[in-house]
Amino acid sequence: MPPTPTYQRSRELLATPLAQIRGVGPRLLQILAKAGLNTVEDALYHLPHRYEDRREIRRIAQLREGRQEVFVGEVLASGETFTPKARKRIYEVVVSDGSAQVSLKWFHYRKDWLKKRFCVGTRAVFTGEIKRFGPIREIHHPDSEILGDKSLEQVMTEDPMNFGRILPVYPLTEGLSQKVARKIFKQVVDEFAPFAVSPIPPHILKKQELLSLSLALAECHWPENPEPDFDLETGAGRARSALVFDEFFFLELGLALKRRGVVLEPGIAFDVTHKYTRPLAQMLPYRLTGAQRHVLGEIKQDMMAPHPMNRLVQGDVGSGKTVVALMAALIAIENHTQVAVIAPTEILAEQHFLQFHDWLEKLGLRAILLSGSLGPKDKAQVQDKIRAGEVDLVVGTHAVLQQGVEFKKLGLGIIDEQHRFGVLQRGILRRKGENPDILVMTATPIPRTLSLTLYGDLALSVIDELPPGRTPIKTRVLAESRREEGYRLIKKELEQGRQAYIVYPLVEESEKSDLLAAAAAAETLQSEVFSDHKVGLLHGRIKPQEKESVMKAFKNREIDLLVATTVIEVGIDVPNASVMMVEHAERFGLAQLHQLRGRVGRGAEKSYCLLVQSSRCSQDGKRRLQVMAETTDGFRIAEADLEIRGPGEFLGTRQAGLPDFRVANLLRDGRMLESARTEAFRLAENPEFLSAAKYADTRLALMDRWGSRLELASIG
Ligand SMILES: Nc1ncnc2c1ncn2[C@@H]1O[C@H](COP(=O)(O)OP(=O)(O)OP(=O)(O)O)[C@@H](O)[C@H]1O
Repeated sequence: MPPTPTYQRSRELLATPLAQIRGVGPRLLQILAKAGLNTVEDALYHLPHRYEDRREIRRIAQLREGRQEVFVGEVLASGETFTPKARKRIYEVVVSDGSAQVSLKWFHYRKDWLKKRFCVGTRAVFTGEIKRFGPIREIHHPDSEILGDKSLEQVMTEDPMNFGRILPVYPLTEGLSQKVARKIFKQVVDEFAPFAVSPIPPHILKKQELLSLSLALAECHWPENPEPDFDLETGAGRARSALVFDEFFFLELGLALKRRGVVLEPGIAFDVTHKYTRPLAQMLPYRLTGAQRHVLGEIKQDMMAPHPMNRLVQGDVGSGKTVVALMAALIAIENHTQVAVIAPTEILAEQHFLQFHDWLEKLGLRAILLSGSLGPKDKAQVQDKIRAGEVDLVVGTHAVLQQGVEFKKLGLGIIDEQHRFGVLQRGILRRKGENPDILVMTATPIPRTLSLTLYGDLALSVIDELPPGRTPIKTRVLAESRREEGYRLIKKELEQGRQAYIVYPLVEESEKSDLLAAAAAAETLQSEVFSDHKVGLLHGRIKPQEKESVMKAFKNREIDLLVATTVIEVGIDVPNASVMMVEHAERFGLAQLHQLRGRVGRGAEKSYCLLVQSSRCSQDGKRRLQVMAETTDGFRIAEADLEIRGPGEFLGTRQAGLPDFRVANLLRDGRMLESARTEAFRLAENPEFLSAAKYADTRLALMDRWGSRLELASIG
């Protein structure tokens, strides 16, 4: 065993180019580079995506259905066949070992390659999941290794690396067989894994009972001592846990320092004078819920502190976030500072503006909308007013973040997030003032694992209670053929003086035809189905002024049925609306459907959500709609969404600033994330951490992983 190197030395060694590895020639190098593997470290972290258990080789007669099994057999027949039923060509190879036969099938294949590989009489080791169709057992797309003339015993003694053990299966890149991949990675692991040093402080490694990094890497590639419950599909076990912890720990440590960095900077210590908040509370037609008061209390604490607030408020649809944001805004205004409210879409900005403007006007205060569609002259005028401090509150989209928008004194930035901004935008907003307070609001519940990674640098408040008197929304999935039933329900509601929405999907690629579909539908609905009622149309391409007047008309009940594309997804608040019908519901994500559904059920009346499922709906789509019918709990829906679609799709990955993980999986490793976070935050709070020599390696590793994104100058 070589002596353990320092972290510094370990970094240098792991940066060794793969070109320097014995046996890696130019062709192989090219294949590896194509898969993003250039250094030893890249290879060490290129982990198997599953494993094959070759400790036991079974007779074909004993193969168990539904299991991944390994067996040896000889090819009896090999050729292409045609299945008239599926109207597809398949390649079939029949294999026997004397005890029984099994049929191997390929549905996508290169015929020449298979034909050459599996001639009659060829002997090979096969692996795959055993399926049974009546009396016939078969395997689809099995893995295989040709034995040649040798007996199995011979091969096993000659090639102990590939038999009698659990073998890694690597995510393959074209041109690289498993056998070669195993050889290369084994070589890299044998040579370099012993030099991998974890920069996590030893007391944490010990407390968490983690394997050393070098052992963890070696075990992940070549499980020598797998636990009895070692998972062949995921590799979950102690070795993988150590790597996951490592990855989460440095992510959370960065977030902890970011949070601390912001928190330690001087900010504005606001006074809560009640000058405007008290009159507002008296004017409100309701009392704040316990949850609203609690969250407002947390916000006040932050605002009064002499450091900037950096807080995320999460609240399910309709939980009453707006009034909480309004109260926070009033505190900032009471202290003679300005407030910026940033919304993800124009229509939502307009909606927020109307709400804020109404209340502010009653209090003698001034709100302004910085719309993206203003002409240059009007825009300049609005900007002048903001600069001169003639307005107290500015609402807009990311236009507010652009150059040229300068505040006289920005005290509070409120970001209505909807996952569409990111860490970067928070930074820009912060620089529009001298460390103003930042309040991020999000309606779509985010599973905890995601909020800990995406918003890990923010303090979290949750409005976990709906205003009283709401009746749960009744949700039904309707087949296209039963749309008429939906219309009947809508009619019934309209006749009772309620209002309704019918929403059409809008997909960027087919935006034009989608818009046409919505517009045409509005016309037909007006003339043929709802001729006794007033139908309105709203979509993103309508001019802002017209949009505003349609929205106003709907609010004032001059429009009964609003046909819309997803522009109404967020934030629209018309409590009298009691039915939401969603066409092609399967084309929406779950979070989006939840938002849409949240547009009804905002008053005390019973509300309905009708999800029209088209006949071509996929299984996944059906599952999603079922979840919607089963629950109205935003957090459960978010978890299900994350499970069905995975984190990338859930948030639109990069745009959301979600970190790329090499090993960790947010769905499976939630518990590990919690413990890594606890340890990381504890370390970040330790005053010694930023200076003591004993943490130098940990600091260096942190800089390696985060680079400039950490925006902390004082680390070294
Ligand atoms: N404490 C309360 N009691 C009764 N009604 C309330 C209370 N707080 C807010 N409301 C009302 O509930 C409705 C929803 O509030 P708001 O628009 O703030 O929700 P939200 O959390 O922003 O939801 P969304 O994210 O869906 O827009 C509004 O009509 C608002 O007037």
